[in-house]
Amino acid sequence: MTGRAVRVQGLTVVRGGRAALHDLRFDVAAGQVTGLLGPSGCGKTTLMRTLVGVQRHPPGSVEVLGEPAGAASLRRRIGYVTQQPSVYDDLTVAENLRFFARVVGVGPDRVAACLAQVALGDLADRLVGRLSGGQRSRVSLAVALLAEPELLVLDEPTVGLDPLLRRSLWDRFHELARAGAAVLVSSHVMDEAVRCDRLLLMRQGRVIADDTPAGLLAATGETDVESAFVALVERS
Ligand SMILES: Nc1ncnc2c1ncn2[C@@H]1O[C@H](COP(=O)(O)OP(=O)(O)OP(=O)(O)O)[C@@H](O)[C@H]1O
Repeated sequence: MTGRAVRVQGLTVVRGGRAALHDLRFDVAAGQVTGLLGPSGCGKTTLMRTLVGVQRHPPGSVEVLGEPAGAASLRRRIGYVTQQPSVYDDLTVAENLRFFARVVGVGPDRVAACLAQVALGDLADRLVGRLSGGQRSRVSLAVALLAEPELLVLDEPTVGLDPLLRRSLWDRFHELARAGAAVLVSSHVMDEAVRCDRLLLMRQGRVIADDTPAGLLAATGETDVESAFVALVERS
């Protein structure tokens, strides 16, 4: 661990007239993979949007890499992969990467490196419109890696992937964390918890646990994270 990447203090966000996040308080460490886990609609995407600066929030409630969330200087320091891949269907994989490399101001050498990181080198010349959903998501991930972000925010990056690919992506996340990045990965699949260094469990806009996987199981006396989640909800 190499310090704190995110500090959230008293974060409440209202969406559609209802509080989507309630008075959240937690830190995210650099050099770790933090899992943001919780059922659909619990606020994971809203929280991620806030961290990357596209969601209105109370001033002073979120600090990212030492700056207020949304500061212009953070743009190149954060990689964000949404659930909907934001790449061009009518360009090849490599053309997309070369385009975004120019946008973020990095050299073409980063293109091959990022494609290799997400195991897409073999598909470099394929049109993105002809890829599967999982492959397209990996193109988005490669784009997010171009500028070597210090904070990588990934919204459900492993949904629908085959188990081997999912495992290799988790290995990549850990490699990035070992290199010093803070990696925040959301999932509604509790099984993914064991792959994280640290967990933030969310329910109904609140963080109900902030612990290591082992610490969470010890605190609840359960043997798996899904049962621990249920135990926490029943206790509260
Ligand atoms: N554009 C929007 N306008 C109004 N309310 C919204 C909007 N987007 C999300 N919400 C509400 O905010 C709450 C949190 O939604 P959010 O998308 O953050 O959840 P999530 O945990 O990411 O869900 P999922 O796992 O399904 O993506 C939900 O109650 C949702 O209905």
